[in-house]
Amino acid sequence: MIVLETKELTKQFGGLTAVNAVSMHINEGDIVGLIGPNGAGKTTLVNAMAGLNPPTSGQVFIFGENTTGKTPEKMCRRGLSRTFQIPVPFPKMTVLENVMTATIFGNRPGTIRDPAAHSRQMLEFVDFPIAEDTISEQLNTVQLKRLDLARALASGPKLLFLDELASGLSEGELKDMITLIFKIRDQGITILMIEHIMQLIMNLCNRLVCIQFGTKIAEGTTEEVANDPAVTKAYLGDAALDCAPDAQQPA
Ligand SMILES: Nc1ncnc2c1ncn2[C@@H]1O[C@H](COP(=O)(O)OP(=O)(O)OP(=O)(O)O)[C@@H](O)[C@H]1O
Repeated sequence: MIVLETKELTKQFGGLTAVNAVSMHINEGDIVGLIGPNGAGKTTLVNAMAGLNPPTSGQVFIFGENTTGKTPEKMCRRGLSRTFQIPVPFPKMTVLENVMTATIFGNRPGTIRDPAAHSRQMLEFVDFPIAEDTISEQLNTVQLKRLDLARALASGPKLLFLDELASGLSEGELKDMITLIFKIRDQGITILMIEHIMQLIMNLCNRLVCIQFGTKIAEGTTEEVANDPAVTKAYLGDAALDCAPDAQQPA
């Protein structure tokens, strides 16, 4: 089943076309990697899908429903949740209070009988490493990312967008993150992740979409996209293709 589909999605900022007619889809149970060089338009595309920044044209379908231009709150009620490249929790609230805010406002009224217990479960699920009464402005990058993930999970999403969740993590922390993302997928949550770290992409994703200058240049299995010459060229330029073993064979 297709859980998310975009049709010719375009986002312009004044004269700049940051996302240019991107059509793509995500199947239920997928972990899809959205890749591309810096400034390619990945975050803009995700924001347009998630309702944070409505698209200029094109359409978004989530679970078959046309959700184009709907607000993040409405998307959340339809089962879409996300993390941010730079997490911004309420700084003066504790860790638990931040997750409780997401629990209370991310679920239909009355569906969670004990928001504090539900929020604690989320923190436990993401292996939050320090005390729940820590004030959020005191958290380091790793802790902020885990808090953001707990908040995203608190609304019980079926589809989760992760924006560079692993940036700034050490080798050991990366391995833990891979385990955690698989654990989330195994809860029946489909995942779209913007990611630059190849170790994560190759280990986790079953499909990839690559964009460059706002345009989709490849979509397919991880192996297909990783071996696509257009993708190599997008990351490394023409020199990469000139250096490829095939390019050095005599004609
Ligand atoms: N609010 C905005 N107003 C104007 N231009 C924007 C805005 N947001 C993004 N852009 C521009 O759109 C283009 C795509 O940016 P975007 O952040 O989506 O790329 P990205 O692929 O996510 O980059 P990175 O991997 O570096 O995070 C860039 O040229 C960026 O400067």
